Amino acid sequence: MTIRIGNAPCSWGVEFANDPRNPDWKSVLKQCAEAGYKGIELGPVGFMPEDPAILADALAEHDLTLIGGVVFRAFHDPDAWDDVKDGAVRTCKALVAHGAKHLVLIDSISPRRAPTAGRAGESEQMQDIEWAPFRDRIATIARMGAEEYGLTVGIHAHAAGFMDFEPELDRLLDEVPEDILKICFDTGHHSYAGYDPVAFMKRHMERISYMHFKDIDPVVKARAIENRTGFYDACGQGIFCNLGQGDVDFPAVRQVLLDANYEGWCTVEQDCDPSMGTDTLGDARANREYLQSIGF
Ligand SMILES: O=C1C[C@@H](O)[C@H](O)[C@@H](O)C1=O
Repeated sequence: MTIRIGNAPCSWGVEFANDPRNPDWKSVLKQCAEAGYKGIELGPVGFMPEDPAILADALAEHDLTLIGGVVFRAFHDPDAWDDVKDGAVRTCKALVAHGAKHLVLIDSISPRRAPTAGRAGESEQMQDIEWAPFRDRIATIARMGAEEYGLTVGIHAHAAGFMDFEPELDRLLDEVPEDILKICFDTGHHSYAGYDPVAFMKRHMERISYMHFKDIDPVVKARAIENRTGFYDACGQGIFCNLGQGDVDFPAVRQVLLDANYEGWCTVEQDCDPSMGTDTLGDARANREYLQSIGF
């Protein structure tokens, strides 16, 4: 079985393409390779050059494969549809240009859901009249990615968006065909939401096409949920700790992957605040070493 380990620009604090606090894209590729990774995600489209020739040269220079990319936009907001489509089309084009396989769809943070991140029982639920077009927007982009661009598309739950807790994830998976929508499973967001990542993986392994490896510090998580801390503030407080130091059971995650003969990329993500002087190279190295130490 071949499992390959990559990393993503959010481990260098890159959440939005135009954030002036972002590190230089070339330094992200350089550090990613220096830390021992062979693959990297695109990050928010526009962070890395959209001219394929420029990015191809830089990926080759660092012996990195482009794994995939995320569309982290407001699927929940009908008024943001043009922005969602723009992000999705540009991401698809960038992925195809570099032979990347995975398109990851994430509903971005909504002020309606941010205060109840980690509080499934209290969170506002969409009524059917809002849910149906929300689901259809996700399905439309999934169909485009799968059928027009030949990508493997995965839904990714994310704290503080409208696709976060198990019941809404299960509902979406029931209502959108599997041939266009699979799962990009993020261990850290699943724990943040209050569920057991390993149990979910065991139930859904046949639909999981791609993995994000994120760990979460249970003490910081409990405080963030208690205080209703915003997602980016929680990142600044270190909610996403080095792999192996949080509450995700990575040896068990590995065993589920092995049992399912999972093949392909698992991407490390340790979201951080780009202005806090985090030792991103050190963290990336430590995460790679930890994964190696448990057999990855
Ligand atoms: O996949 C992801 C993309 C990031 O930009 C996002 O905020 C992060 O938490 C994540 O899981």
